[in-house]
Amino acid sequence: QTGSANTNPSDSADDEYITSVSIGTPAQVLPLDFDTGSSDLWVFSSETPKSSASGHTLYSPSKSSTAKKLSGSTWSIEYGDKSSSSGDVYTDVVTIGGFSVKTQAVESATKVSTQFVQDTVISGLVGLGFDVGNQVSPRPQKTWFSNAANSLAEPLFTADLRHQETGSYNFGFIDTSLAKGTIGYTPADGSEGYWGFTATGYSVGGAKLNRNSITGIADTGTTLLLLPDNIVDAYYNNVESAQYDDSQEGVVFDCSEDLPSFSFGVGGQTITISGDLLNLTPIEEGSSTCFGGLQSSADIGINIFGDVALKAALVVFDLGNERLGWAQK
Ligand SMILES: CC[C@H](C)[C@H](NC(=O)C[C@H](O)[C@H](CC1CCCCC1)NC(=O)CCNC(=O)[C@H](Cc1ccccc1)NC(=O)N1CCC(N)CC1)C(=O)NCc1cnc(C)nc1N
Repeated sequence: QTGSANTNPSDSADDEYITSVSIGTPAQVLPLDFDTGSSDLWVFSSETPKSSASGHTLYSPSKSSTAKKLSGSTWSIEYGDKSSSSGDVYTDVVTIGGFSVKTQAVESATKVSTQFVQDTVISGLVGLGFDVGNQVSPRPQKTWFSNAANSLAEPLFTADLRHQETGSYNFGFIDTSLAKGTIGYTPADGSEGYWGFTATGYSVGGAKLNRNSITGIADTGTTLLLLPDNIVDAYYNNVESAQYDDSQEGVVFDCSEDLPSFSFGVGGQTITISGDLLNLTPIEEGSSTCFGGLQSSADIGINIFGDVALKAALVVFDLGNERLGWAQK
């Protein structure tokens, strides 16, 4: 058995990617953000305060004949960008890309932070990280993918995120036609809940890869490519108008500049992110100053290969073999 779901950028900056998910009987369809950087499936619901819920699609467990309260269970989560949410837990059938998990923990939000209230394009997250990262207590719950893995043809899923076009999350199979290059595999470290891995080196503008390794996470829930200052500086030294903008909290440059590409080595392959993908968006509508897709990870404490990097590749999240595969697109 397999599953295949389309995913779409939420806005012109590819800030996040939206995938439709069916929950309950009859199906209630919600737009959710698939996040390999966390491990909770949570949704806006009939239990979310009305003032916070307006503009969002809601899950109503009372309208689902297959919903069951997981009594005594609660959840609370804080994300790297300081957003947060919390609530109680139901189990219900959750179908993604045609594949159904009958008894999936669906975490219902009774509280959401301002960022989620304002981000009306999504009604929650599907965590695709390792189960150890799940925040339900007293008994942590499994992710949708973890519940599905044993019934899928292969215990893996792929992410094919695209710039301003429809991409896909495929479960249980690898569609190699989505990639140009060979898939290079490298061990994945799931001990923190993330999909951790080590890139073997990097280069700017098509130069030969150096051998400075970079340890980080493959995170579909993070917009940017977040790397150490020395790498960020080496990149932007090639961008004449680049400067740090305090209000934007990042490096900006003239939108008219041709940006160099950025490459990293992984699993014996080289993944090259084109200059175009590294120009995220004008800092404001119509501005000629643009915000960089590569920014510093210095104040986070972890390097994050977010959507800017993932867009350049077909990425295989292989739970069965505890490895990550990367192929140039
Ligand atoms: C098992 C992991 C755990 C659940 C949790 N995981 C994460 O935080 C990583 C995860 O991938 C989360 C998933 C996000 C959460 C917000 C909603 C969208 C998904 N990623 C992040 O927090 C990375 C930083 N955030 C982002 O990358 C958000 C994502 C977003 C996009 C559009 C609209 C709203 C949000 N976007 C931006 O920051 N930008 C987009 C806009 C651009 N102009 C600036 C950059 C964690 O590490 N928590 C511990 C933790 C707690 N507190 C802090 C401060 N840091 C922490 N790491």
